[in-house]
Amino acid sequence: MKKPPPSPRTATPGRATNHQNPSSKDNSRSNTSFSNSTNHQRKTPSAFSSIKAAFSRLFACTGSPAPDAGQLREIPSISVANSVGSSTGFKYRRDSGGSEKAAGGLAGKAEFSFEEIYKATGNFAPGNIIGEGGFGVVYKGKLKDGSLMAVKRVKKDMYDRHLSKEFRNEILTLSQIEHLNLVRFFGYVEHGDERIILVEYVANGTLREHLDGIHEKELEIAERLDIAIDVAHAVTYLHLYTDPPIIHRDIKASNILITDKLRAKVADFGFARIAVEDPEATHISTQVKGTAGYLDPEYLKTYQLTDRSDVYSFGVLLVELMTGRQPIELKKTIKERVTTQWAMQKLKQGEVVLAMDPRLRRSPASLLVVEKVLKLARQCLAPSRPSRPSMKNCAEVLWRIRKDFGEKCLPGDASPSIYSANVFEGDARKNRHDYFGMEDSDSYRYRSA
Ligand SMILES: Nc1ncnc2c1ncn2[C@@H]1O[C@H](COP(=O)(O)OP(=O)(O)OP(=O)(O)O)[C@@H](O)[C@H]1O
Repeated sequence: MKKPPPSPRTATPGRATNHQNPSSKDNSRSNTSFSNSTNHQRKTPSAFSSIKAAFSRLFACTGSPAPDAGQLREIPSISVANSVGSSTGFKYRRDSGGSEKAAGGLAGKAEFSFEEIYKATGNFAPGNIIGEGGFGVVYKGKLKDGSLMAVKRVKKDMYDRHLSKEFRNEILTLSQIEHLNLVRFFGYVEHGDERIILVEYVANGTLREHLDGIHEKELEIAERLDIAIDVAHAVTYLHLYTDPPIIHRDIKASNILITDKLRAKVADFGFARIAVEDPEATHISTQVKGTAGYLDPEYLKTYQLTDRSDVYSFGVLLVELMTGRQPIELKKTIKERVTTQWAMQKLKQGEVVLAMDPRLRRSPASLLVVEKVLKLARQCLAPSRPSRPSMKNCAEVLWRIRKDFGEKCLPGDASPSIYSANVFEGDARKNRHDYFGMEDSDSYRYRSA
């Protein structure tokens, strides 16, 4: 396995790098975690030792129960993002320039007390709950100046048992990164058995919800392409532009948050791990973690994690985006249960139209996009890692697909049309000609090579 190229820029631990890809415009169902062996083959990076030590001290502070709001001003806490000593009240770095209103107000640097976090969430009022994941409950928080943030309150019992490492992991990772397509880390607070992470609030739900049709508007093919590109940018950034590189480890549709402008931000770095920092190392061996249906089979076999494991998960995500299906569809027949296998079969048989999400408008141009994206997915899903493209290559291929689509798509592609009618699978091949009024041609190939 080829090791990732050296980072062209260095992120100082505790400070986020600011890299935006110039092409960025916006400026059943299994959910199983795996846990097997732990065998770190890499050295602890010296650059991280000080911040790690700070975290160790920080996490050593335990024991006292959660405070009353009135006592909170007295709580010593720490600014993770600034990585400086503790102070009274909660201090965190707030970054400027968010395209979303939610983040827009968080400019400069400010100090907040724990009490303010309580206030921001209405004392963790159930009405402010926006979700729940493996780590705990997520609240929407509104600061006095109207800025919004997502407040992740880590489950106490989970923390007490074995998640402290995971939790530290998430914080370490989040504190280093800054990219338009990655959910921003605003800060962290801990006291007694409370562990809270503050991140950018992303207003429009998860990609999975959008693909499930929970939101008002269906995602069109162009929007899905943009989302795929945003994710590719975010993960390219993690692989190439953070130092040391970061492997996300849990790329999946429910970890992709969608903005009001229907652009994507990759979230949930709880499983992320600082990747290869030893120039001689080509992978790290670690606990097998992630979500069923997205896991690189080689990672499952060997416990060896590389950036190409993310590429595999990204391949699954591309299939999800094009088909609308979950990676594992327990209610489907055996043949269709594993969506990637089913979709790749359709691609091979030249029946891409059958794999295309029935919610998508059918047009020659949109069908061609589905075919090209599935072909890219096929490369990402290659069993052998060296055969998989890098995430940067994926982004480049997707740019070309988007460009071609922009040139080929007709006005009808962007407006309601008869093509929006659902295709019943059994009739799809026949209907294809009714929809397009033509046979397969060189310009619009339905059969894969
Ligand atoms: N930054 C955020 N902005 C808005 N909503 C969020 C944010 N982070 C999380 N959520 C909401 O909270 C839910 C739970 O998120 P969380 O990251 O804790 O877990 P998850 O990713 O869904 O599950 P898992 O723990 O298995 O990865 C998400 O599905 C989403 O609806």
